[in-house]
Amino acid sequence: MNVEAAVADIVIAARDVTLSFGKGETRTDVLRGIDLTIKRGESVAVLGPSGSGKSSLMAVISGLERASGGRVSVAGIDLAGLDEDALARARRGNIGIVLQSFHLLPTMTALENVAVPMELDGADDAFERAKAELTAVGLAHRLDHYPAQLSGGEQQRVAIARAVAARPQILFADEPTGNLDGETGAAIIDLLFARQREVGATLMIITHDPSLAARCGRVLEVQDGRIAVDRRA
Ligand SMILES: Nc1ncnc2c1ncn2[C@@H]1O[C@H](COP(=O)(O)OP(=O)(O)OP(=O)(O)O)[C@@H](O)[C@H]1O
Repeated sequence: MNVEAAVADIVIAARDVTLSFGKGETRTDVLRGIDLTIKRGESVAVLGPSGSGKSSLMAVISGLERASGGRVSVAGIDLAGLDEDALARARRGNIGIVLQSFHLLPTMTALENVAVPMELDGADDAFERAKAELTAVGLAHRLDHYPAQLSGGEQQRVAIARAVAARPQILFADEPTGNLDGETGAAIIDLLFARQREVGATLMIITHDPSLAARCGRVLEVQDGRIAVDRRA
């Protein structure tokens, strides 16, 4: 493979990334020098103790949070050079994110929560696709419910449907099965991997579940703001 092709294959590159909150005595160093390269199509599990920095790492490399130091580039774009609008544009359509708090819009139904972002992106068939995706996560009977009328696990599935509906090239999921029973969780994970394969997307999943980590091609272990283990299956 030539050098240009090898570089084009890298979707996420982090170099000496740090993240700190507060100043002086109250300063907390959450990420303490992250070096990470992730290639197109990789599936990466992120493990580590509570509070070790997993969600923060995902926030920084998905552009939700700005790094305090170091460099992050996604799909060849240096995130430090983008203002908030440009960051949001870069994320839309290219990156799907499922967070622990699902960030559904309370005034929109399940169907609208999934369809409207695609419609804003110019998709003509946004509502059909949203309906199909909600059906795939087992929510065909909840299309017109508002988030407050849905259980935690149902809200989680709406968030997953929203993240995958546009077939993004990069999918981030923070404990995507945290609120789901074993059987539903397994079905949702199957769906995430299926969507990943369809477009050859890159998948990064934060999990405490060893069996889910075992399905990923690569496992990172975060400890105290650093990547302590980086192993491929
Ligand atoms: N805005 C903030 N201000 C101060 N400290 C923060 C802030 N956000 C996160 N932290 C701290 O950063 C540390 C890492 O948090 P993070 O959510 O990344 O951990 P995690 O590994 O994802 O944990 P969990 O498995 O419990 O979700 C925690 O100690 C947390 O208190």
